[in-house]
Amino acid sequence: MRFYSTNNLQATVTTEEALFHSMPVDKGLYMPTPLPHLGASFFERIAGDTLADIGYAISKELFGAEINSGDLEELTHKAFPFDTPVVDLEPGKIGVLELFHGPSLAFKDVGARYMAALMSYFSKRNDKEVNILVATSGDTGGAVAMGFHNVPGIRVSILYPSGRVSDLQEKQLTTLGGNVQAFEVDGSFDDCQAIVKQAFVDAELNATLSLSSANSINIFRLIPQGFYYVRAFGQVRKYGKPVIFSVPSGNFGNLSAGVMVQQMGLPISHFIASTNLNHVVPTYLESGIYSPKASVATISNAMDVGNPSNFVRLKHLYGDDFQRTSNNVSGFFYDDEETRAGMRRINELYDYVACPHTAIGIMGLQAYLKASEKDVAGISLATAHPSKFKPLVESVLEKSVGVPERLAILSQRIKQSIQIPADYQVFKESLLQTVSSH
Ligand SMILES: N[C@@H](CCOP(=O)(O)O)C(=O)O
Repeated sequence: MRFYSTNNLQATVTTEEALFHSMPVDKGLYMPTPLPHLGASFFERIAGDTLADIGYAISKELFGAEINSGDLEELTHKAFPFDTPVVDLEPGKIGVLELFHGPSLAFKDVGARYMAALMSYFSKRNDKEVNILVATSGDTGGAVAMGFHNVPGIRVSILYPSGRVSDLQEKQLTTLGGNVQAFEVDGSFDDCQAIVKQAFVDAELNATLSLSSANSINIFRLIPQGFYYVRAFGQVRKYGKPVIFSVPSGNFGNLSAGVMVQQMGLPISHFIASTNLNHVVPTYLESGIYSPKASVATISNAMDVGNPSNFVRLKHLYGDDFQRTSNNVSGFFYDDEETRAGMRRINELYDYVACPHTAIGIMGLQAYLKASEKDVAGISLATAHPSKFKPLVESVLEKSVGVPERLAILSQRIKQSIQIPADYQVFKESLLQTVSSH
């Protein structure tokens, strides 16, 4: 398999180059070419398997020519020792795909752990330290920190917007130490992402450090995210209805992953992009006009993205055809008051505790089902465990939320971060200093 840049379809690179260089110097994003069409029967055959086996079967089709199958089997099983179950809220109509059973209690574990396993595999051949840069609005940072913690030959630098992630999310980013360093940026997630993207095209910095991304900038974060759509399909096909997914969306990597696996042949009949007041994509789906904006802070902070990185990938997947895009994806968005009300309603109706992002996904699905009157099996992606937003969820639902042990122990730990303004030069100097002091 090879990868082209969304800014230059002709110049393709290998799997290893796309994995480690993450972002082409022409500032595009990598896309697989050709995206293999494996067909519905392939997915029907594997959909009943475990997440790890599904990951292995798809990986073999994609990378079997470059990585031998024994190694691929080992790395997919190492990446996915957990499941992604569908919990029925209304059987055959509304299910919740719980993606938070991994180490950091967020869906990002799937992509981060697969990438970490793939990088470890390839870096056995290299002796240069890889510096991973990550921008986070809440969940990616924690998953990457845990996925790469103490992985030999890798250093991780996480940039996050000061005061705009939950307390427990911040602890996940700032307390591991070792090869993980947090940079607390006085700005928004979009500022953090812009700094990271500038670093990837800074020739001087790239001559000194071997930089890589673990954001959805890196196509290898998205490819494994397709695996859980297959796992979910396998759990609801018994209803014999068309399957649709509602995807809580910030940077639109999760939705792009779903569309990729749909185009590979997984029978998904529709997507719903559900988000908060940062609604540039739902607005595009209504109007055909894409107009990125400065992000606004909301209670569903992981979706506070004003210029979603993966919009360009969606355009490529749909051949830049607005009609085709809007036929396949519907958009819904909610403000904080509506989100709080939705969290309460979901709890009353289904006795289910949803984090604000997950609630927005379910609300988008409910709204679509009502408007379209379609008889489909709807699955909404649950992106994070509600305890990551404990104070908020408890105050909205007026009930206590249990915190899994692996998260609870973090609250005792001391935060360590380097505070910087939203300024690329300051970050660059600070990064170089940090790396040279190790
Ligand atoms: N919502 C994300 C923002 C970064 O998105 P990514 O998919 O590009 O890593 C977060 O929680 O950090």
